[in-house]
Amino acid sequence: MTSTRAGFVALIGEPNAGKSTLLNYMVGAKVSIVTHKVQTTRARVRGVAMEGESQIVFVDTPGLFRPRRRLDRAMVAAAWGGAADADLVVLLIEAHRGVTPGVERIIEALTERGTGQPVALAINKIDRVEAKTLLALTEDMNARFGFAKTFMISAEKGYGVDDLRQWLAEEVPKGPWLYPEDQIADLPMRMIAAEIMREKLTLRLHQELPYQLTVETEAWEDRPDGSTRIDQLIYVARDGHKGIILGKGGETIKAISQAARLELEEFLERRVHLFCQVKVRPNWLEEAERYGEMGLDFRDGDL
Ligand SMILES: Nc1nc2c(ncn2[C@@H]2O[C@H](COP(=O)(O)OP(=O)(O)OP(=O)(O)O)[C@@H](O)[C@H]2O)c(=O)[nH]1
Repeated sequence: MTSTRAGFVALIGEPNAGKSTLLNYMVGAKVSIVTHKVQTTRARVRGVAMEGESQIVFVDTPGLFRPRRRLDRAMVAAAWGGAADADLVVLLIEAHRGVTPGVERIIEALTERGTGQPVALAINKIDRVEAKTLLALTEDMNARFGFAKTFMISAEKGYGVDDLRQWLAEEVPKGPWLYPEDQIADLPMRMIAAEIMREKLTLRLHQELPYQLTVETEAWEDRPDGSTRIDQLIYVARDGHKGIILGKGGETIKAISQAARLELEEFLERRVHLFCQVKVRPNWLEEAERYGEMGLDFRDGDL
């Protein structure tokens, strides 16, 4: 008999609703910049929170915006895919903005999907409105959709967030933890390291190029001498891109990885040995496999 619980929670909402802020508060570590590497087939893991015997795994829903390109379309589908595969869904809205057209669209989509997993409503930024506005909004939202529960929170100030986390902990299914405890600590670090490298590449290179690359942290080793060895892979679409990243005599990649290393050292407060390799994966943007690794379902791009 196990008393542990574990499950996936999809946090959905319009851009700027406060998803990252809420996540940071609940996970208790800065993981908002995490955008890479995938731990489930459909959605990327953004953070893992422990509450008592429950493990709450937050999956990414990369904003519900208007799809432009193929990758964007796949990302929107993944946002819903993440929600579809999750055990629980939390819809985050902004108290002072109320029921915006964007919120209406999300409610429509939730309604269209028919009966699914429980959806909780979290009204965020309550510090910005008066109580009576809040009550009216709660009533209005609950008349529009059958939310399992409504929370009034301030992700920034932490109001109500513990209640939400507690509820999630009680609602995720019974079962063994999805991540061993020692991996939970490592996971955000690997992702943050990849994100820092990606940021340095973006800063240094032509605008269009960073969009077509992905960074993965392959290995992480905390050494007995107090330093850390990090191995990363940078995947690009074309040979030409590899050349641009490497630069003349490898100068560009050297400068980029030095910038990434310095930031990592500051972040980790320890010496870092950073090794990165650039690999060409022709048409990785179109490759189902790589979409899979990013947590995106390639077929969704054709929608
Ligand atoms: N006043 C107030 N501001 C908040 C609260 N929670 C978040 N914010 C602010 O709202 C803004 C957006 O927050 P984010 O957490 O970045 O929002 P997000 O939903 O992750 O946004 P995207 O990444 O664009 O999807 C930030 O400036 C936060 O500081 C809150 O409870 N009260």
